[in-house]
Amino acid sequence: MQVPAGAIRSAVRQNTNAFSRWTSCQYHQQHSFHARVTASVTPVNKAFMPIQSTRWYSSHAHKADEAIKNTRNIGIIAHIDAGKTTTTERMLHYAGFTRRIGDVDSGDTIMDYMKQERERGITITSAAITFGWKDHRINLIDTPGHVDFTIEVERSIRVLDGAVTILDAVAGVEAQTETVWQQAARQGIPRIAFVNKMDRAGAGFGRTVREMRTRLGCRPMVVQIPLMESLQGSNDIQFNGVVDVLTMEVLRWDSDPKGAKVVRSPLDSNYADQEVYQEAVKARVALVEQLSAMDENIIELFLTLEDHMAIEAKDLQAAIRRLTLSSTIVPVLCGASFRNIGVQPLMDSVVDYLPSPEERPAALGRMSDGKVVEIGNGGPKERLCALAFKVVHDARRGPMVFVRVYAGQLNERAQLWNSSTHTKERANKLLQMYAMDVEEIPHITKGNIGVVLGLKDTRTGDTLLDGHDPRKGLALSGIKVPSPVFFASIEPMSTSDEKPVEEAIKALIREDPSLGMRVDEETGQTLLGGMGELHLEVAKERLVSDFKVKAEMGRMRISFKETMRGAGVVSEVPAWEYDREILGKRGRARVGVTVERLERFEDQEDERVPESESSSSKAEVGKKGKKGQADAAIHMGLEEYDGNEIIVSLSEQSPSTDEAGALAAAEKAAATGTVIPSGSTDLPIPVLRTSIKNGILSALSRGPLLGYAQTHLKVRLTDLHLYGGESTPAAISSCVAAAVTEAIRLGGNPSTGDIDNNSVLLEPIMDVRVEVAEKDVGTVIGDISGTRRGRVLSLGHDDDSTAHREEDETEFHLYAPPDSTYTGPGSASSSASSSAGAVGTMSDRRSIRAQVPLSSMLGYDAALRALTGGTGKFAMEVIGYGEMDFDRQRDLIKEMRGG
Ligand SMILES: Nc1nc2c(ncn2[C@@H]2O[C@H](COP(=O)(O)OP(=O)(O)OP(=O)(O)O)[C@@H](O)[C@H]2O)c(=O)[nH]1
Repeated sequence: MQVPAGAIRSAVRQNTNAFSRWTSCQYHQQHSFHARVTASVTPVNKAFMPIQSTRWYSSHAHKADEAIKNTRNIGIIAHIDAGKTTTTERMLHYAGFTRRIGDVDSGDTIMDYMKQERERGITITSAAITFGWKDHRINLIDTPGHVDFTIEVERSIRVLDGAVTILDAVAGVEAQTETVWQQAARQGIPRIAFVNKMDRAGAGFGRTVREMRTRLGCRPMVVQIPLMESLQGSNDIQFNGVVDVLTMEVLRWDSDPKGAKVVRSPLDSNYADQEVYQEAVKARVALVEQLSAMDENIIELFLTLEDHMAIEAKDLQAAIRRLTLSSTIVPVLCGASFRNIGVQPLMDSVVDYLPSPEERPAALGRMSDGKVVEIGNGGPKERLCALAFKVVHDARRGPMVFVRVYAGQLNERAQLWNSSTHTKERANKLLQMYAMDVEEIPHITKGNIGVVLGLKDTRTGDTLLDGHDPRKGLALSGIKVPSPVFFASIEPMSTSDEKPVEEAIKALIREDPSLGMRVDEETGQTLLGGMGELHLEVAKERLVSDFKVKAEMGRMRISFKETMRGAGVVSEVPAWEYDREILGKRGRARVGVTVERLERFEDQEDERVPESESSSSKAEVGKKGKKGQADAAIHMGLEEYDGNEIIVSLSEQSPSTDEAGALAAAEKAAATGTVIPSGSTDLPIPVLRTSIKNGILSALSRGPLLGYAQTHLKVRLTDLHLYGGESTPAAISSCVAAAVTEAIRLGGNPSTGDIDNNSVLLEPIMDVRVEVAEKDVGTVIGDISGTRRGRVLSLGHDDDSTAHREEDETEFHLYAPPDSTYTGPGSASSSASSSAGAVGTMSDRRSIRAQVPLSSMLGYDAALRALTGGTGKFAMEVIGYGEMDFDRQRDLIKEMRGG
């Protein structure tokens, strides 16, 4: 999503309550990098002109076979201010893609350059940039990290093959790091870690490694240790470089002001600083021990050589690669990007430890009959299959669709089939995005990422196939779109503005499907839904500034949901007769339905088929496990919509005329839960199915309490009787909608049919991670579980992760070097300022995890600051919907219904 600087500024200005302030600063984190990798088609600022011919495509076109093996699709995930931009600027510079290094603090990064471009309306925001490193093509994919923009995080993580996690050595593992880390972990993305800002007072490499173990739950493997040296003629200590534990070398950057030159020197027993040497030996021994416990090759080498120091670096590296690819370990490096220390080895590690697209499990796709298939394993003849992971509206070029190709090749001017929208498309032009350059390319090969111009209807999350592919319904497991948790009315300024406003909202939703639009039936107002206050503010700002429409936005409200009261309750309407005149024509139908309240706390991830489930064994696909169940479910006609399950299983066979045949068919249908339509109709089964589904969705779109969408319901068609030509699709839909509405009204208490008792409101529940000093734990927990109606799930501490401690004592021997820190000039003040932003002293930090209703989290930023003297931090994301208690529901209904 391209977000104008003005939009951010204005949104931040307008959001004056505390909750908004929190989202604003997080928003900045997400989009600053995003904008900083923005690229232009017409680079004018010579400072950022490429210093060499860095157009990867043209220089490597002849090496197509090598390309996939030498490709890395990676993202950088980090907490705000960890140094994502600073590190990226160096990567682009060292790769030869920018003439000089931009400085975040003096505001001359690529981002700032683009601001001028933006004003001239020719900006292209890049969701991925390509650069070369050591004969590898690195596609760096923007990974924003804010809860308001969940879909943005989801869409980027969906196409990553590996990730670099940047941690601030002073702050350690932070709340937002945990959130994004878990998102990557859920998708089985291999990760490496870079502990940045080692030059700062209070930096703790060893402490951060231990926190990775306890708070992120991974096995951090130290492959570098910081080189802390005394300043000449004093006892002060300074971060000067790193020690490579694999090669046993000292790496320094001080021979060149821009850090472009890495000077390596051997580290052996003759090294002047024996402390450094001794610690490096300890690190090497630990590394070999750790690897021996997990890798057969290393154990064999160790048994043969019987010396930790004798195993060659290349063997260790190969073992680390194997274990990283399987997400068994996380290699940890360190540096100070701002001081130009450590970035090149990090880039080497991307190549050395993170997977090429070929080394990832095959992506999974679903055929129209529900069968799950692997994509990309079919050899060179396999047809095109690509995922659109980002759509950017560009003023000059129209929609730019960022795609990742999973199979086959996407060619310029190719006819495409969008199997998600069932529309034909044409790829007019293909582009490769570089830091400050764009190259037109003839094709995007398998495993690669590029931009397609000319697509008219493609949205984020859609699957693109070859236009002649017979597999018309094949879709990659898409990007799960969360339902909006906030909404506000959008009022066009005049009637002539209505149409343009609607069109502009549709264009926005195409870019960002986590925005939603619906019309309130009672008021006729257009409601825009989004993931947070800032999300909606920015959307509104974009409507005005980018799409030039005239509209006002109303007050923002939390979007609740509705469902039947009582988990497991089943309500049945066995025969609902519909007989009405529609536009002078009689419409008739009769249906039977059941509605069951599902016993679940909606899991935002539940529709996704994880890539990790994609076994390398093809034989297993579709046979067992979740995928097998999914197959079976789809054959039964089950589909999921917004936390609901819908079962419309219609028999293809026409009703038997002889009695015995009809009885046998009915028995079989009953056993399989299939409905055989009775009566007569000319409508084909797919039309009947669609009409029924539309009826169910229409009933579920509006609940009986306050008109919120319904969720957690399983709706099943149990009977269908048709009256020839009078049973039109519209009549069938209306009949089904009325039957479902009635079943919900009756709920678990059909004798009363009392909606306010039979239905219940659900509210968004947040997964909240709070980080506080030990002394504040009691107060903060009391506040969460009392005032905020939250449920505390865990209280973490560096020392209390028993599960890991047990494993550390047996299988995985965690190694983390002791911490010494910069103590040179200015360190006292730096120390004070560094810990001001942190939470108490590093050793007494506690991390609280809780589930709290979103409505109780409004203004939490200010409240937490007040409770903790400004030191507490938190991050949160929506995890589902939970039932509201009876009193709150009554009060809310009273308020909303006007007393
Ligand atoms: N001392 C020191 N400061 C650093 C280092 N790396 C980054 N910084 C500073 O940390 C601050 C944040 O750096 P950014 O690169 O903007 O971090 P980011 O993660 O991109 O931050 P957002 O874009 O705000 O999310 C800036 O003031 C940088 O100059 C480092 O290695 N050492």
